[in-house]
Amino acid sequence: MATTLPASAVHSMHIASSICPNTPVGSPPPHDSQHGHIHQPTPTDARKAFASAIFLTTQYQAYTPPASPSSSQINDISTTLPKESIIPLELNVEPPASATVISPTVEVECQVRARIPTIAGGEMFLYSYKNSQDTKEHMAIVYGSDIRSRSLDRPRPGETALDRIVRGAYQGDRLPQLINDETQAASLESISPYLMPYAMLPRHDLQAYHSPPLVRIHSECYTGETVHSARCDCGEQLDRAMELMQAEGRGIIVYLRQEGRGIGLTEKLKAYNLQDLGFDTVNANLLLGHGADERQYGIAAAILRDLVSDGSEPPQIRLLTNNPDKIEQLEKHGLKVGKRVPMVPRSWTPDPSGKQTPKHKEMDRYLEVKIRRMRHLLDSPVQDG
Ligand SMILES: Nc1nc2c(ncn2[C@@H]2O[C@H](COP(=O)(O)OP(=O)(O)OP(=O)(O)O)[C@@H](O)[C@H]2O)c(=O)[nH]1
Repeated sequence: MATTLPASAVHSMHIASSICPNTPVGSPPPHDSQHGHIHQPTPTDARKAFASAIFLTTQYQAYTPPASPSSSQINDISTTLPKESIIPLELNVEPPASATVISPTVEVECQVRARIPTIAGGEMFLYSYKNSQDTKEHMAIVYGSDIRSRSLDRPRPGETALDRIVRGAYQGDRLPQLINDETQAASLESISPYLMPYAMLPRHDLQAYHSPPLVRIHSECYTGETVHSARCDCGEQLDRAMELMQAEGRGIIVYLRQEGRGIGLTEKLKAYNLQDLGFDTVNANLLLGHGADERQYGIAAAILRDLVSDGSEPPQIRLLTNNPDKIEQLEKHGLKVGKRVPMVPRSWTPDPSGKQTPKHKEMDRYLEVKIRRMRHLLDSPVQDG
């Protein structure tokens, strides 16, 4: 049965049409008569179109989405609704090549480092940083004793030898077990060999290294790393980076607190609900009024400079990534990415023992969108699903 739409609904469809030029809805996208060009879609347009579509959906079809739609149900949503009353689930809003504004140079200072023995064997050092741009505790996970923070080792006014020990600014990889009896405190004499004066500490000159260190710049993902979500590959990427660095015996993971590509956990969870309606990861962000990717890498660049350079040469690194935005931003911040080391999803290749990690439809869809819409440098064996 044909449905006659009111004028306001037709106007809404024009907005949707301007956002999704591949999905005809009856008339061309609005033309800006004042400036004589086709109106470019923005996150605001995307929100308006979304609101209009929801309006149309509720007006012309009493439809309640299932509580927890599975991937197959997501596809079903678009077939059970009359074509003219739904927003296209694929809004081909082109995300900008890089939505990020490069901020002026950031100052960082390492507050503390501590040795972390790992369950997998071996150990690494965790460095906690403060910076001049935000109030978050960004971190570096460091493998290898030849990589040290200059700002950590720098003496602080008025600090005692114990202060230096407590913030991890001691020489070497580990402190000796000095306190066997809890009532007996370590004497300054016994710890002084670990407090080499700053001038005598080894120089952090990258040129002295045999090869540029392997580096990953990782953005926080509570869902992928802590609750093992299969919506994204973040958890396995962090594990993989740690495995590779452990095997090489050195490397740096800069762990940035930019959850949800910079929009925060709460907003990312909202985006997941939109993704359950069928919107992809880029459009879900845009519909919430965010950029596709709001991350900046100035703090990461400053942390890397602190760890691998004495300031005389642009620090050279090998970067574990598929994301060209990271490479471009780091180079704008004065780092040299000598080599990109790709991150191949575990389920795309068998492990050395020939075992295949099971595929997750939602993760593959996420990866496919990163390739198609976020310029990620991966050869995709993924089919649209
Ligand atoms: N907004 C949003 N953020 C997501 C989503 N899935 C993962 N993230 C966040 O994306 C960030 C990781 O980004 P990715 O695009 O997976 O990877 P990348 O760091 O850009 O690129 P690689 O270096 O190749 O791994 C983390 O901050 C995650 O919390 C999602 O669906 N929506």
